[in-house]
Amino acid sequence: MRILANDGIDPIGKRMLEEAGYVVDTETIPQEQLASALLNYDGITVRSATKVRKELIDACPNLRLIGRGGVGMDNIDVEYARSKGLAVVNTPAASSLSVAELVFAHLFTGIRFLQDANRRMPVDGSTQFNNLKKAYAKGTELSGKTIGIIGFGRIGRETAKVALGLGMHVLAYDLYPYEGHITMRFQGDILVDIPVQTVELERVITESDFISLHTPFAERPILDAETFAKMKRGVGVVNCSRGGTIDELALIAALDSGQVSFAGLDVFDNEPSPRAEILQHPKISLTPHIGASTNEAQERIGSELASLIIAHFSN
Ligand SMILES: O=C(O)[C@H](O)COP(=O)(O)O
Repeated sequence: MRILANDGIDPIGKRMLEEAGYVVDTETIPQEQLASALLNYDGITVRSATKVRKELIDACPNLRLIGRGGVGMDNIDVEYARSKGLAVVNTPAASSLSVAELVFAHLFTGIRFLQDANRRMPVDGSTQFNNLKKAYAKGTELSGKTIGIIGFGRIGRETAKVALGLGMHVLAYDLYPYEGHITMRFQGDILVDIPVQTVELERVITESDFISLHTPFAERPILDAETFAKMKRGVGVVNCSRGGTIDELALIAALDSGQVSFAGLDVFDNEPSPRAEILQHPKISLTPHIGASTNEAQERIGSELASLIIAHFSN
């Protein structure tokens, strides 16, 4: 049994597969050469870089499984693959905490202007130091503020936990309303249930001091000029979900007018080549789609993916 891990797989997952008798290749084959290369494989695993579209599936009749090491499957024609008898598996829970923590990396960056300070701190002790000190004099705290979470699935809930731990108020929205609790863990083994319930999207948009997106890829933006106009003036916006969920041009206009005070973006319209106005904007904190890129998340993803593959082929 041969598996091509085209976007890599954590060594733990690779070892699990090899111990179960699989041959695992981790060399990245360019997209345009995949159709011929995959003739020699029973399965392929990908992250978000490799696309597994209908044409590729049609060109690879030997392929029996597509594994997504991660959550979003917008780079895979899932329904088509399944209609052709392929198994398609992913690891929807393994990276939630890492993504949630990245949201707060962006939030802490935005409220204290770190994205701009990191670009502009002088190397020569010039007056620029004091000028920047003045420019960044109006930082804010997260504690006591309201975070709006749009999309209250696994990652949204993990984000809520971090927010609650920081003393924030949480307003959450999901297409599927939720009323229940989330369990917070303190000091290793102290568990506390916090009641939560989702509210109308309008409330999240209009009452939040910070808004974080946690939805799958959407054909149309969720945050656009109209929604930015309804937000509290000076709101901070973070997107660690998918490019396309924010209208980037409307975001730039809202940043320039002061309606949005800062944005933290891990995902972009045109990955891997985001537009220059986004990359150069002084009010945007940037990361290159690394929400799941922690050692811990990748270990969990790798081992879960290996287990799913082994379970599938042993049935
Ligand atoms: O959907 C996901 O799991 C995240 O966007 C991570 O994508 P990546 O595996 O390409 O880092």
